[in-house]
Amino acid sequence: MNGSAQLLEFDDLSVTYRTGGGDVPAVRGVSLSVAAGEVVGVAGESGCGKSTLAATILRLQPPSAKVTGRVLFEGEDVLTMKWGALRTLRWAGASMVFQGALHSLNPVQRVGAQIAEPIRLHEPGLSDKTIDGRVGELLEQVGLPAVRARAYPHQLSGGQRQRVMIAMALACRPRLIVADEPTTALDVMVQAQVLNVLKDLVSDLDVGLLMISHDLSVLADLCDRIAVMYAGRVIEHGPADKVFTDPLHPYAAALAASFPHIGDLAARYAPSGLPGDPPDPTELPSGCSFHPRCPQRFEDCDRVVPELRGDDTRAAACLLLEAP
Ligand SMILES: Nc1ncnc2c1ncn2[C@@H]1O[C@H](COP(=O)(O)OP(=O)(O)OP(=O)(O)O)[C@@H](O)[C@H]1O
Repeated sequence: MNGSAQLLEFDDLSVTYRTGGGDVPAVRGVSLSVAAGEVVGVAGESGCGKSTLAATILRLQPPSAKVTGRVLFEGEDVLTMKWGALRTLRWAGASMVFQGALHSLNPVQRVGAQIAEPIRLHEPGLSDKTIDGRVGELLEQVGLPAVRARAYPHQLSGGQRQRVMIAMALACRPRLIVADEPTTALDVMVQAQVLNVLKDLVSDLDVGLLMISHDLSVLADLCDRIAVMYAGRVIEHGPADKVFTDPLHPYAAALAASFPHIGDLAARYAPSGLPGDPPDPTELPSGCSFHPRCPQRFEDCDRVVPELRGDDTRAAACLLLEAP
């Protein structure tokens, strides 16, 4: 998915953690892009490499991670960027919203002061009054009254805290927001409210959003395009509605069936689960990594690694799609 006007591009990115127990290949040859103002989702079960992929955007991977390939932000490789450029990229170019705002916010500082911090850092010339005004606007943008700036994190609900995290991510007017499971810790109603805030913001402010979630139905609602990861690789990508309602890869199909659409009540109460567990990255199955769990596997699947075949619009990596 390479193009010239991309905001973000992962180009054949691989990340391997070096540990005492051996190498852990967390991300394997991922190529994926986000255009300006576009909303792209990355789906997959726990351990498939989603957070590792996201961390590389701001070069937040730990020193034990060996990274190959490129992560281009507006054409410049984040992995080789000088420190000054990286500091500008963080917050002002791209910013992150993580899950579990309670742990990310400082419990003894008012939330307004925390939202103001990146603004002070990136625009040191601004007066306190201007910054306070900006903080109030940011809170209102995420649906909180400006006076909540004076609250401490424990005085806010989980959903309100997550909105504060989104306000903070917007503080320096980034072109890209990376949201890693931003609603996972919230109950379903609050989850829907926070997702609506995100949805409105990306269309109003025209920022790009890379949204990471294990729940394909959440991504289907929010995203233009979705990439599905399994064992560190992208195994399918395409328009969000197509990947969710008409998946090509048996894993994407199983994932879609595990998270039926919120309106599909019958399926919601009887979701067809995905049997088995994702593989240990240190002991990946031969051939297609998904073959031991795949209901449609055939004799070639345990010896041939399927390539991602298709085009920029739609592609999948499955031998079924290669069969004559
Ligand atoms: N610092 C690390 N050192 C060694 N292995 C790691 C490290 N961080 C992650 N891993 C391993 O890399 C693989 C990918 O992890 P990652 O957190 O990127 O997946 P994920 O899809 O985001 O999962 P989750 O949704 O549970 O966070 C996993 O097998 C994980 O155990």
